[in-house]
Amino acid sequence: MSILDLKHISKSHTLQLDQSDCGPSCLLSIIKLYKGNSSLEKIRELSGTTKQGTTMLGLYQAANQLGFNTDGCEADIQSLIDHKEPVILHTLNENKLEHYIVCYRYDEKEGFLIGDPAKGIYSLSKNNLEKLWISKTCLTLKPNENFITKKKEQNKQRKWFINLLKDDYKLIWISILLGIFVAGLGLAMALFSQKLIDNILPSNNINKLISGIILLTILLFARVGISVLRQYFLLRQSKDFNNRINLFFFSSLLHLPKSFFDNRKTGELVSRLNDTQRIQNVIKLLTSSLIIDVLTSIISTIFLFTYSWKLGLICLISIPFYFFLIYRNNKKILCSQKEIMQSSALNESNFINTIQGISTIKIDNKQPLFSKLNQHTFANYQEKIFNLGKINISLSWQSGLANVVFVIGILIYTSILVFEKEIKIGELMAILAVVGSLLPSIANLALITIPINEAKIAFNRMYEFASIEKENEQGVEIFEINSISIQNLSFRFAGKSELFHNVNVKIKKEKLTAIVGESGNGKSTLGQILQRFYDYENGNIIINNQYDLREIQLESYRNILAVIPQEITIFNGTVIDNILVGTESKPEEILNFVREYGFEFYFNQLPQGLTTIVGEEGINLSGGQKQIIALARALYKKPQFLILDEATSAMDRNTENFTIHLLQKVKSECAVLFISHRLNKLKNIADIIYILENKTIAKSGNHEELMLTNNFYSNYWEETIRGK
Ligand SMILES: Nc1ncnc2c1ncn2[C@@H]1O[C@H](COP(=O)(O)OP(=O)(O)OP(=O)(O)O)[C@@H](O)[C@H]1O
Repeated sequence: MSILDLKHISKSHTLQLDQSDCGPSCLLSIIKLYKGNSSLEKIRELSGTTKQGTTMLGLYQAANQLGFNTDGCEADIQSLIDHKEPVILHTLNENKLEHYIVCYRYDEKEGFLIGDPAKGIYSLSKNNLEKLWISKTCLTLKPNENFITKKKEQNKQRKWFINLLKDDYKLIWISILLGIFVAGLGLAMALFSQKLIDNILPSNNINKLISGIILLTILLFARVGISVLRQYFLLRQSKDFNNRINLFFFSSLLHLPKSFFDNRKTGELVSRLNDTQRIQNVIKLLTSSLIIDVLTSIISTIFLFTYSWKLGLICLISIPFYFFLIYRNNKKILCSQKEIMQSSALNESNFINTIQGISTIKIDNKQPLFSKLNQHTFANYQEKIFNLGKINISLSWQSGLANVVFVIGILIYTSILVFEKEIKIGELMAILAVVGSLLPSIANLALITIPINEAKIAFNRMYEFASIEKENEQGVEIFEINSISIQNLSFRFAGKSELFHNVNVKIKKEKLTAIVGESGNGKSTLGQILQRFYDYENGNIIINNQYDLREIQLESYRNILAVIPQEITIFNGTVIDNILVGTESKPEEILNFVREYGFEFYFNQLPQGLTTIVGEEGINLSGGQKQIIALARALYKKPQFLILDEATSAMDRNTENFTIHLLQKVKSECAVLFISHRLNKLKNIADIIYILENKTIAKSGNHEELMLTNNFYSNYWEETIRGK
């Protein structure tokens, strides 16, 4: 079947969930058309989609990252006809709003076959398309060797999962083996009751009765023992698996690039921790009750066949019926489970957001608004649970009804067989006992798709983590930094316009380099690029006149880099814990450091000095105190390169002077990059000041040099002096 077949196009076409989603939906439709796999969420992230929508550039970047050779161009109707592959068109809809659509193909009779994410598939004549496609801009896409098809991805997923389970194989096999015994022994009672009624009781043989009861007791005890042993093995497997998957999840998470965290809600990340539990629950279910249910169904059906082939046949016929019942609802269940997970993440995220913003909420008296918001998101979450519950209830009454009909049918049929003396009463009892255990087993087997689906969603969400490219950690080891030369650097966030271009900055050891400029013009981002949080588009960052920053081994680079960011994180623990952050150190070493660098004065003001518990579980610190701890943390590393991003913004004058003094002292051992608004302090400490203005470095020089011309820095001084 050609990929441009109408049936395939209709199947792969994706409708938008939100007005802003039209661009990502078009791209997703084309990915599916080429038998690939992605999600709106991922495309939104890669394309930098916001509530305002997606830029053509954003779509272009996302398509490139998803394995397409992409070209953004202007075209006309004729070239669209000549281009034989699907294209994304930038149009204006009937409300004159910007909108993306897919143009799949052209045919003389039908016109253009259009995939509209807001409406679906339809045809448009040349004239009508001309009216919509005013900008004449479009995006051509052709999958390249990096394009991953759904099949390839599923293979990778399978391998990943098998790898995760590898260590559990032994325990799982033992549990299955024990399960076979448990299922087999389950029939012992039915068989014994038949023998009891048909043979032992009529024969009045007391010895037979006693030995039968003893044998049954042994079998039942053995069953209990084996069940317990099995439960223990499964429990152990569950503990090991949970530990392993949690470790995997956490270590994967910590190695993901910073941009991954920029676009995700904390609640969503927290809810992913529960995914490990969901997967584990299903593994437990599969290796415990599923295997018993399968075996019970097989053994019971064989058992029934041995009594009467008609009975066996009735059972065999009933099995597909149960499965059909569940299969019919499968899609609904899957959607419902997905919705529950999404609204649970939203709910958690809303809760965390509210707690974090409690001061603002209180000061603006916004409690009613946030209560309402919480009520709304929680009610939405409960509604989704309710919806799944309704599907489950509907399934359970349907299967319950089928059970009753089935049991009554078997009862009538076996009673007739007894009347006709084809089977004995004991056999009837045994058949009813076996059917009694067979039906719940079949129902369980059919219902197993529900938790399996749930685990499948959880598994896909977890695999998303595993498949995201980690930070590139390989490269040349580095132990010293003498110079950093930023050359013609250009950068943009995904789908956004350029934040800066052609930036040139030289940072040297023993020098303090300052970067100043208006708020929001990218100073912190430049600092973060130097921390290797973001990759850059064009230009180079050359370390020690030798290596590009991207060629350097990440761990060795970050070992010699220290940063005091704008937002300081204080971990739960003592002040010492917060300075060391896990670095092994002797108490006298840290005491000497504190004394030598003059931090003693500040830490002695805390109730228990260096051993004061801080962070969420300890005392509240002022902004200035946090900055002092962050400064101590950074300097204790004895860095080769120190970045300070508004690191003194919350400090009082004396503390700021102390910090400036310290910086003058430490700069003899490292290169310092100082990003600040506090221009007055730079006069005495900055060796060179760069002014970031209009997306590039507008001017640079020391205080005296900058004061000679009219610029952002000299204007500040003019105003201050005039203000005095
Ligand atoms: N992860 C991100 N994704 C998209 N845009 C971002 C991201 N981080 C920052 N920005 C945007 O980049 C621009 C520059 O931000 P940045 O924090 O670098 O400015 P700044 O010059 O340091 O500002 P300030 O002086 O106020 O700290 C801002 O418009 C900001 O909204």
